[in-house]
Amino acid sequence: MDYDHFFNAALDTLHQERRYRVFVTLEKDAARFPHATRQTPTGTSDVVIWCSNDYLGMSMHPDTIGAMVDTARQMGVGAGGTRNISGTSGPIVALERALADLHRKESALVFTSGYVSNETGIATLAKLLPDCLLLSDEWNHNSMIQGVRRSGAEKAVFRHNDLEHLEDLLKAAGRERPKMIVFESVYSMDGDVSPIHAVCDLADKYNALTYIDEVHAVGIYGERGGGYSEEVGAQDRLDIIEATLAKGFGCIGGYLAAKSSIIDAVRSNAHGFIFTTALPPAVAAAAAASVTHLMNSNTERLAQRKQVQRTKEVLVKAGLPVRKNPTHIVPVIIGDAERTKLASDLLLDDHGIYVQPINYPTVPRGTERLRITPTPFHSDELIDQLADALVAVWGKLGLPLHAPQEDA
Ligand SMILES: Cc1ncc(COP(=O)(O)O)c(C=O)c1O
Repeated sequence: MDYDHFFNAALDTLHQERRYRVFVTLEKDAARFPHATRQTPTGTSDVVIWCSNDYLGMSMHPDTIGAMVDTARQMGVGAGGTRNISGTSGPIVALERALADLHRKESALVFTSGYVSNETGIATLAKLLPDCLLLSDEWNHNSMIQGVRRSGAEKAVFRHNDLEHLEDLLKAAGRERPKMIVFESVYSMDGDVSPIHAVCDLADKYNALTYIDEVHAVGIYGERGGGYSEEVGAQDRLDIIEATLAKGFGCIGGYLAAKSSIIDAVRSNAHGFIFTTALPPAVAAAAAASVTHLMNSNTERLAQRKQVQRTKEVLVKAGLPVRKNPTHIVPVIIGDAERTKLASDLLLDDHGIYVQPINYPTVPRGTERLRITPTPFHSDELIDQLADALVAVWGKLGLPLHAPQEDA
């Protein structure tokens, strides 16, 4: 059989649908972020990164680097086993304690990524609840969708942030049936937020568990970086908080925080927790240093907030189609895959600015975009350069600029 034929056909489809992934290869220098060097076919060139999810630059913080290096010297670079079989290290246990404290929950459980924590966490929780109905926001991340699918439980997808629709589905299921509402706090592509208190009100009314993904919010929102639920005072109302150590905290790994009975049940049942090597102690130590720093200091949060606000203002004033939201994510909508890719290429090649194009299926067709993420390290000068470059690209591609606006 000609197996190559199948792979080549798949590649043709990816090219046709503009879903073929081309990676930008970066050499980063922690001291120079967001400046980096890009490898090109003919050599290297300088770029400014505008699409990193290391939102606060914590991957380069002296506390995180120091904790990682010191711990690696002492404990090595690998965990050496699964959590059950010699992989539970002091730094992981300390990290779990810090995360439970961060979210004011009894316990936390660390996984190898946020993706894994969602996929295995949701699947395991739903399997533990007989005849569970999972109520899932239509814009939930792929890791949650996969968790819902793998659970084998019945699912009911509600329209994005639509409380009436959610209530209809809850009502139809009745109070007695086990139910879990699965949703996010900050939705990463539009940067909009969910009505957490209102969802919790419905959960109370219809006797449902709440599971929230705070991946794009931890470290960034709340007085101690506990996420959007801390920002709006809803941490205590949520049953399970899931998040990542890889974005605001700048490391790698994911976790669940909840009451001890829930965490204990997941720990002994979740395949994605049991059958894989644990996070290395050095990574856990770095993550704990990052969490602890952001629990005690507002420096990075405030600096990021200021630069996000300025970026939004400058881009809106330049007439660029920025989608409004209350968060740190700055979506600039183009609306078709071809021109979004071209805009990204022109920014990179002509202006040394790296913003990855976001196309279908990550966002719905017709809303293809550039997703810009300012950090505390993007200076006023870099923001002005970004706006000038975007306006030049918009001109080159014949994309419409709005009349200059004052508000962002
Ligand atoms: C909403 C959401 N949840 C979960 C994840 C997965 O997190 P991680 O990157 O730690 O695997 C992502 C990743 O981008 C995400 O956007």
